[in-house]
Amino acid sequence: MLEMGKAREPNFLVLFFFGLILGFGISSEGSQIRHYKWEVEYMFWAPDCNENIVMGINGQFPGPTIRANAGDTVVVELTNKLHTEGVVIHWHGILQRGTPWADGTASISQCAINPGETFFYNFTVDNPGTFFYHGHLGMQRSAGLYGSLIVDPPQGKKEPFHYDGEINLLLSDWWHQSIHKQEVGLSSKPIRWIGEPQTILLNGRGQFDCSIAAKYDSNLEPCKLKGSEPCAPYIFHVSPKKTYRIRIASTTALAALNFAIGNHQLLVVEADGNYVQPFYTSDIDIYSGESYSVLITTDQNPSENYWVSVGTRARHPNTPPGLTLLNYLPNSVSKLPTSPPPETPAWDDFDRSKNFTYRITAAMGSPKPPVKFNRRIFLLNTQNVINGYVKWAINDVSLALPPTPYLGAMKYNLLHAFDQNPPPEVFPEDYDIDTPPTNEKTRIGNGVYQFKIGEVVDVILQNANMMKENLSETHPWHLHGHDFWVLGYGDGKFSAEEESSLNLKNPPLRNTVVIFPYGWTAIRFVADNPGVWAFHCHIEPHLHMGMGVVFAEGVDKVGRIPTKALACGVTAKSLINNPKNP
Ligand SMILES: O=C1O[C@H]([C@@H](O)CO)C(O)=C1O
Repeated sequence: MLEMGKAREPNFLVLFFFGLILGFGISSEGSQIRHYKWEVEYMFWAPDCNENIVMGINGQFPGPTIRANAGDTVVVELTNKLHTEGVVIHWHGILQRGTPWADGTASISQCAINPGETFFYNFTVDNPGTFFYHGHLGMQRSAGLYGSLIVDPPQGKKEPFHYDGEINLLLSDWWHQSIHKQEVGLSSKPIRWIGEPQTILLNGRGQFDCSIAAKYDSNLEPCKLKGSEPCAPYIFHVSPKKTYRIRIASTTALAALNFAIGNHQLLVVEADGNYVQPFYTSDIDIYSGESYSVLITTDQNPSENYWVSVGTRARHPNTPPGLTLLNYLPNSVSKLPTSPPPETPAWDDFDRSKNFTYRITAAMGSPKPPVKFNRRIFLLNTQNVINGYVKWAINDVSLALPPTPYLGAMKYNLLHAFDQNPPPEVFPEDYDIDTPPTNEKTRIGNGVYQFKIGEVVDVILQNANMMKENLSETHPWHLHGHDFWVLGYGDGKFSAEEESSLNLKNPPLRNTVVIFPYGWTAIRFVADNPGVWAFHCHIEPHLHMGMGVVFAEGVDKVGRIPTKALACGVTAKSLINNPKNP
């Protein structure tokens, strides 16, 4: 029988039948099928030592780690055990070539899976890298529906850098208020903003009301932890004189984080599943939706342990840093470092943040962008008030997803499923990004930006002042179904003069990119992946308030979409198979 949550060796007879049932063949030579059987449910858990409910998978929080080799097929047989909510899971950073229906975006790639139903996610993992997965319906990611997805190079191939050991770190932020209360607050008049998170979680573990670093600060309450509690820190155990790869991914709902290890330099080698030109840094900023790999060398005094500190930046902080220890074996973990945890750089030192972000370039030999674009769209993000509700809008359209998923609606030409007028590709040239928006034309919408297959698309993301005077926030934008080249960033409004400053030489390939306050970010991608793809701010409440757009390309080239992605239940299946006589 299948073992819950674990990858198993392929059994060819079973695979053959799976192939028949699911319409996929036995993997080509060397690659494997990684089969997981998951149940999603709410469960009592104390991620930060305070009991609450979290969305767990197979009784675990965070969910089980998926580990595969590039070229493998991942099959996740997902059963929704929630009592009254649908669910979907998005495989963040996986391109879903040929399987756009497996992207796990409710209302875009599939119907939400109803309670009691099982959906088969079946996709290939193309590229090695550090990825993760998470819920993509309402604010279920904030409820704890996430886990790691690590792709190793194809079997027999090596990473382009050496390391002796690996540590995997999934970062998240945690609120004590339920997501239901948060969602209602965001859609109330007046808005009840969710505020800053109570706790930063490292691999689902944090400490509220106490600190493991209380010994340096008499205002802090020391934690009394045995080590076996769900909120006890996840310790990084290392041996001296070795090199470790630390994989760091952020699935935060809101927080922009900064990661540092006392006394240790970080060599950045990977970002969002792409190799970067290695560079040393004392700390990294990591925004929601991003991932990095850093190498560290354990060359410090071997009789000490060192702090791992994850603090918040970019927003006025109200959350203590998440902490754990880099434990040099065989030292006891109870031996605390001689000095306090590294201090997180000032939250509003945006020059420092830009300095870090601008240093990221593609590793030598990485694919280069096409030198010319076919189409360039400008996306201005503004915070707005629509009928008294606070929303976010892109070019004056605040995204409200339709009940019918776009992918099926577009494939079958169901024109009434969503607004057939494409949203605006530009914003008024004289728009003043330094003052609060006027809101005259802002509306709710669900139109789609449609690209020709193979089109080279530039997107210029333009930030602006929000409703409050003198305030513009940082937003990490995530694109589904593609990696894009980050051609450049700048302050103020993008103008034609910036063209020559764009980097076509070694721009990093990523799936998430940040847009700084009052600034712009330019990206380029090739619309060569038939499907319908979300492009949105990865801050969960911001997407919930409309901060996203929908891209589509070559939907006529999409193969058979599984019935369950188009509609639900047995009635849907029989109506689809035999519409006249179900
Ligand atoms: O979208 C947001 O809303 C709040 C605030 O602007 C309204 O209360 C905030 O900080 C956001 O990022």
